[in-house]
Amino acid sequence: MIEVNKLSVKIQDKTLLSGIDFHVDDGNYWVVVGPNGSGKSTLLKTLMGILPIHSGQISLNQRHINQYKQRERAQLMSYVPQNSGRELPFSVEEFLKMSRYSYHSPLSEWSNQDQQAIEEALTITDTQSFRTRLMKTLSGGECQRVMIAAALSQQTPLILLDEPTSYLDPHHQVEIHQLINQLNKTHQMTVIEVSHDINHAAHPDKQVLALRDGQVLWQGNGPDLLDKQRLKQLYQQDFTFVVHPTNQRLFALAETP
Ligand SMILES: Nc1ncnc2c1ncn2[C@@H]1O[C@H](COP(=O)(O)OP(=O)(O)OP(=O)(O)O)[C@@H](O)[C@H]1O
Repeated sequence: MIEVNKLSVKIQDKTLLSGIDFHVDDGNYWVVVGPNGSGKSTLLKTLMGILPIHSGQISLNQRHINQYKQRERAQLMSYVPQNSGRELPFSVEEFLKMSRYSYHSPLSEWSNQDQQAIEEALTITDTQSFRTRLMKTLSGGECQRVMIAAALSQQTPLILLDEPTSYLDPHHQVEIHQLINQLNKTHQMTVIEVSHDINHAAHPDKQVLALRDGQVLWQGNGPDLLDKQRLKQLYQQDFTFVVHPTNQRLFALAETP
């Protein structure tokens, strides 16, 4: 579905990404990990066409990403950016309606299918009760769920999420991860998620792209991330490993001095 070859991204002579190679197959769930400032958000923004490619190439369904019109791209990829939404001068429902723009021409009318798409998105993110609220009045976690609802309203086969659970309480973190898993497993939605949660990334159903200093340090199957040397190299931090008492999976705990 996505093929990234020798990608490099520069802003004002500063290299943010270089030599990035990876490919995402239909139905994959990739988690992008790495220390602060390693280029994770830059990678998502470049995949979305928000930041320009300096060299190398990104193909989506075997077609260069720059050959897609904005509207075509919005029917294929949705994006949940980090920490955003509360600056928008709209109600939740107005915002969700806007996320359907790629299915409309200037003269087309709001359809039952459009309404159904936003109702489903409101239901599965448990945000129905916010529909008339202004975005700027939502809490951080409420806003994050609405941003996910907006992405789901787009009904795309691929979703990119930048730390989608960073503002959520433990209950909503679990719910949102269950939701993303379900979209991936049941609806075969392809997922690329940026996360700082290495135990989440290390799940057997996930693949991991580990970035450091704008380069790929390692990529592979989720569970293989939990390697002492690898994590030390990635985060300059020592970890201890424990076996989870109920599911027997390995978990990493950051060591404290
Ligand atoms: N528009 C910009 N101009 C200059 N530098 C930028 C710009 N955007 C990002 N950077 C820099 O590029 C590097 C990578 O940023 P990016 O946001 O991709 O990191 P990240 O891995 O997502 O970090 P975090 O985990 O802190 O969210 C950082 O050093 C950042 O300061």
